[in-house]
Amino acid sequence: MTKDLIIQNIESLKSHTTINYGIKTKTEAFTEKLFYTLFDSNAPLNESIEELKQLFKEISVVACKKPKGTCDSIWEQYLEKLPAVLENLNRDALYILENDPASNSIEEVYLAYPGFYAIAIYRLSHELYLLDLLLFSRLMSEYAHRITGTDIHAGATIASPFFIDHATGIVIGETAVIEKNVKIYQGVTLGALSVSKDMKNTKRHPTVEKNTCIYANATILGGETIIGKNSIIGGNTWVTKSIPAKSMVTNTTTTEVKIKELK
Ligand SMILES: CC(=O)OC[C@H](N)C(=O)O
Repeated sequence: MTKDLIIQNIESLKSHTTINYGIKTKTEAFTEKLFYTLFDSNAPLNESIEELKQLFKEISVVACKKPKGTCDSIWEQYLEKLPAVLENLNRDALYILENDPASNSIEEVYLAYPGFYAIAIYRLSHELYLLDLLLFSRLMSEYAHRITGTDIHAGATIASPFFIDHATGIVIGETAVIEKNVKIYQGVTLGALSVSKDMKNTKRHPTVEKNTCIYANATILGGETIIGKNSIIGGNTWVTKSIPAKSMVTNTTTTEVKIKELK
């Protein structure tokens, strides 16, 4: 096959989409700039906000699926939400500091906690989701997923304060609801019990009520599953049914220890 023919084939196979990868790199730049603007004490707010506005407009031109012109004022709507988001994030950071014996200062939480980064980008992308900028919100949350290994869908509803420790391998689905004062550890899944396309727009992921702690690698599934308030879900548990308030759920699998015989 000649090079020209190969190019022709590739072109025809690509012709069913209009993907613009620029939107991905722009969203990544926007996310970094937004985090810096909100948390770095030296960030020049006025200038930074102007730069964010420019990037936001470039991204939303491509990401907006609404009729032409409807997305023009969306930046102003997003900007208005930022003080409240920041208030929630400051509460999250304090909660992390107060609950993690390994943390030494609030600066450490803002600068070095992947769980804090994941929650921050979730809260910032959730506002895009609520404004119906679905691709923009997905690109932002996937950026945080890539950096932290924590996959929080921008559609999830998560109250503040919320604490994720170690932030690796966590999955929180689109319709999950998490009330305030919840702590989760690495590997926790709040997922769907089964997956099929016709379940779009239905509640597929669990609700976790307030003051609950979910330890490492617990898997909690199903839209009707409610973890009652003040519960503790132990590590490596598998939960597909609702749990009453004040429950302690443990995995009773035992681990055998044998002493190796020397040969
Ligand atoms: C987190 C999870 O269960 O994902 C499964 C599927 N993507 C859904 O949203 O239902």
